[in-house]
Amino acid sequence: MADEQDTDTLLALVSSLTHKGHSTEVMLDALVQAEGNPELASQILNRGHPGSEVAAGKKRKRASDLDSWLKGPNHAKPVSRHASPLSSTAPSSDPPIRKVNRGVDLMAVLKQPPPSKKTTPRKPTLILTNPQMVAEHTPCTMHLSILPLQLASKLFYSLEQSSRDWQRNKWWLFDRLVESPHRTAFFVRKTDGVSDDETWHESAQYWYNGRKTDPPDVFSSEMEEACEIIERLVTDEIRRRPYRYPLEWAGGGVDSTNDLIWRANVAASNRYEGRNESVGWHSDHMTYLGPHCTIASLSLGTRRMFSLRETVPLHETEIRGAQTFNIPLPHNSLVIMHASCQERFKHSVPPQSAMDVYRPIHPRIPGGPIEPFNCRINITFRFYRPDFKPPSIPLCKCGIPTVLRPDMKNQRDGQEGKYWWTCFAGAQNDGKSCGMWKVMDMEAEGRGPTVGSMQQTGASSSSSSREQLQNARR
Ligand SMILES: O=C(O)CCC(=O)C(=O)O
Ligand SMILES: [Fe+2]
Repeated sequence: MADEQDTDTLLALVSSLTHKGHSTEVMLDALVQAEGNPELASQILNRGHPGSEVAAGKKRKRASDLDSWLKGPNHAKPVSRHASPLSSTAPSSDPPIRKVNRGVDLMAVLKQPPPSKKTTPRKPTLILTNPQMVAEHTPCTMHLSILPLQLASKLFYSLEQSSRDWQRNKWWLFDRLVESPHRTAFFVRKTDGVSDDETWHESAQYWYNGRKTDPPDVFSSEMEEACEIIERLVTDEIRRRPYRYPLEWAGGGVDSTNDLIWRANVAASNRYEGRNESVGWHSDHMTYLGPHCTIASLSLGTRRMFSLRETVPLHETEIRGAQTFNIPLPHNSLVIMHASCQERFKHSVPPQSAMDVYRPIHPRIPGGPIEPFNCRINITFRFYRPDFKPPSIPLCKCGIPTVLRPDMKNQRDGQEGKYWWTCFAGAQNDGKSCGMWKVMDMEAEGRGPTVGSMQQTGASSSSSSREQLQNARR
């Protein structure tokens, strides 16, 4: 399920570390400067607190600093090395405070040496308006008008009705209980049609912040119908991909009668009301999905922007910067987040300044009026892997199942990256966590079969090579 904590967690962290309330925009700016480090961001903001010189979220007045410099030592004030808290230069962990006195060469002061850390210029956000652009720039594919129109309308109407009661996800952030800015629900499929192993029913009970819930609702008949269409489309797309990752699931379903290589057995759904409801930057937890999962997200209702941003690995940050891609998703469109998307990119549905009203082409009741809607409902169809079923998930010292996260900053072509089992208690346990952190070891933990293990045993005809992967990477 979604790791909704990333942006929201960072914001809440910054907020709890700063002396006074700052607007989200100001905190986000500080986080961008601090390259996502909440401690640094709070230092930047706290320097604007009484007793310091840099106004939080405001440009420092250069004139008064020069004035104090000209007035000499008695009037000198500590001046940050960084021109402004809004500058694109990331501060070091403890930004040096320097005093500038009369007698110092003015030019020497103004011509500060460039910061030692090279920063790559930020690339402008790109709007990907068609499937070709999405495939070219991201590890996703976009598919328009994918369900028969009548089915898309029926599914929208039934979910629009039931989602009015969906809950907002709640989790603990230190001493605060925070709530998702959208409503959410989880569904489980009655049977995958391939085997009678329904272990994902148990996994599905842990969808809510790793806490055991009552069994979730099962797919409605419309969801089932949509899911079957989506499975075939995803399977075709996976077949067309130039590369499959070694840790991808290669078990049940491969040789099934329909020759499906991708199946869904659960679905997470969100309702975004109006233009302000959103989901922050995150990559989806892999606890039950495993590494290199494929997730198919169906959009219904109003068109909203889906944003993707790559987490540039540390070894590449000096040569290239991250870029944000915005994909407008209309009613009845599907985005497939292919293998490696969760490892390399974060995604979000940001608040918007404007939004189109959605008018279905079919009335809710035959012959009735067509009402306008301002909500978007998305369904992410997912496959909970049998080799990641609940008894196999390590428990942390708090005694609850850990969460599997990719080491996004150290990915190497999506092959050599590590995955960590981390304590998730903080989200549900009054914000207290044991801080457990353990590297996942597929072999030692007895997981698989994977695409890689099948290739090793010659069970799969597809070949792999680093070269092939590098050509395939987008
Ligand atoms: O609404 C969307 O398109 C994205 C939802 C999402 O990221 C999630 O459920 O994990
Ligand atoms: Fe997500």
